[in-house]
Amino acid sequence: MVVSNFPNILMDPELFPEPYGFKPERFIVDGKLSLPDTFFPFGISKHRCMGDVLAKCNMFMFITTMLQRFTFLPCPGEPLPSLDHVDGATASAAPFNTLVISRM
Ligand code: HEM
Repeated sequence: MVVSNFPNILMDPELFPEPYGFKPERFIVDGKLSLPDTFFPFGISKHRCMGDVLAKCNMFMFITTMLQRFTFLPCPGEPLPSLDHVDGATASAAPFNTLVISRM
């Protein structure tokens, strides 16, 4: 079985300068969304993800709901979460603590 190394491609600083920076403007050209050919988090070609639309809808609903209802802050006295990831079938964030405050 061949498994592509998506995290290394998508975090390649030659393709995406400052890959760990939150820079939505990297995907905006002349005020419009513009995704380069090297951006393919859902794969390419025959085996491209079948669940991309469902995944994006779920992530939008989950993240917006969480941000509407809670404020997320660093834990006092603790360093910011590491940018390391845990390898797996899909990469995930390394475990970290956060202070969650209800906004309701
Ligand atoms: C953020 C969430 C997701 C990401 C980042 C993701 C990413 C990917 C990637 C990169 C591939 C291609 C793997 C390859 O090249 O061999 C893939 C394939 C696939 N994904 Fe997803 N996926 C996500 C969510 C989902 C969901 C929610 C479903 C189904 C409900 C799904 C179903 C599939 C299937 C069936 C394939 C295999 C397609 C094939 O081999 O023909 N994925 N996904």
